[in-house]
Amino acid sequence: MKKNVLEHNFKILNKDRVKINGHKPLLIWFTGLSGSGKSTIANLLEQELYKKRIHTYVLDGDNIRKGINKDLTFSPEHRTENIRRVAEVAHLMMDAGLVVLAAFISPYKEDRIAIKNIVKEDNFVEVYINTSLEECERRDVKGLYKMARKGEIEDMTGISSPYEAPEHPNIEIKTEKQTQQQATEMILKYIQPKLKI
Ligand SMILES: Nc1ncnc2c1ncn2[C@@H]1O[C@H](COP(=O)(O)OS(=O)(=O)O)[C@@H](OP(=O)(O)O)[C@H]1O
Ligand SMILES: Nc1ncnc2c1ncn2[C@@H]1O[C@H](COP(=O)(O)OP(=O)(O)O)[C@@H](O)[C@H]1O
Repeated sequence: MKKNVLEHNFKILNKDRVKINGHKPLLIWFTGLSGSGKSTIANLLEQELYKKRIHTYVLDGDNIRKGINKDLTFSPEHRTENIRRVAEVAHLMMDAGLVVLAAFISPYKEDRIAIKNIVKEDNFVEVYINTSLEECERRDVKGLYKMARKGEIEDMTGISSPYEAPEHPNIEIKTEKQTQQQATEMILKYIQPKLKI
């Protein structure tokens, strides 16, 4: 705690919010290359959780890099800061009782370990969306790989910036072998016991 910053003793605690929500909070963290399928699977999973009346929120590039993190680039230092801030935001949302789905390339192992330290390992599920660079480049959802190959954008993950694959993710999805629906089912099965009060 910073000097002279004192915590107020609020009466409503996380356990009280958990009671009215009817489920525990959780952070489901999707990591993988651009175009691997993070947003697609997070979107499907959120719809399934919604049907089960689970309180969710998705954090991804759109609501983070256009807002709170619009000052950040794709340099290694800024990616680290991006992930740190997202982890802190997710932590607050979890304190509010939500199941947070975070979809970020998050290419550095150390940064992903730091997330675990912020939110506590028990509340953290790392989902590695393992799609080969060749396949991501073939999909090229946003045309970024083409631009990177032409040298029009720098620090492109997989081309001119590294991606450190997780060695022991909680869940690994291989989108070249599994459908989006199979991936969603697999994650649901894994997280359901963790949501029980
Ligand atoms: N240079 C470069 N490298 C990688 N990605 C780039 C780059 N420039 C723009 N984009 C777009 O930004 C999205 C990735 O942002 P993230 O916040 O997830 O990146 S990171 O976790 O900080 O590495 C990523 O979104 P996704 O495709 O959904 O992963 C891209 O659309
Ligand atoms: N099994 C699969 N799982 C997820 N996405 C898939 C799969 N097969 C094909 N795709 C396609 O790959 C693309 C992934 O894009 P997106 O979800 O935006 O990736 P990311 O968020 O990782 O950048 C989408 O066009 C999606 O339809």
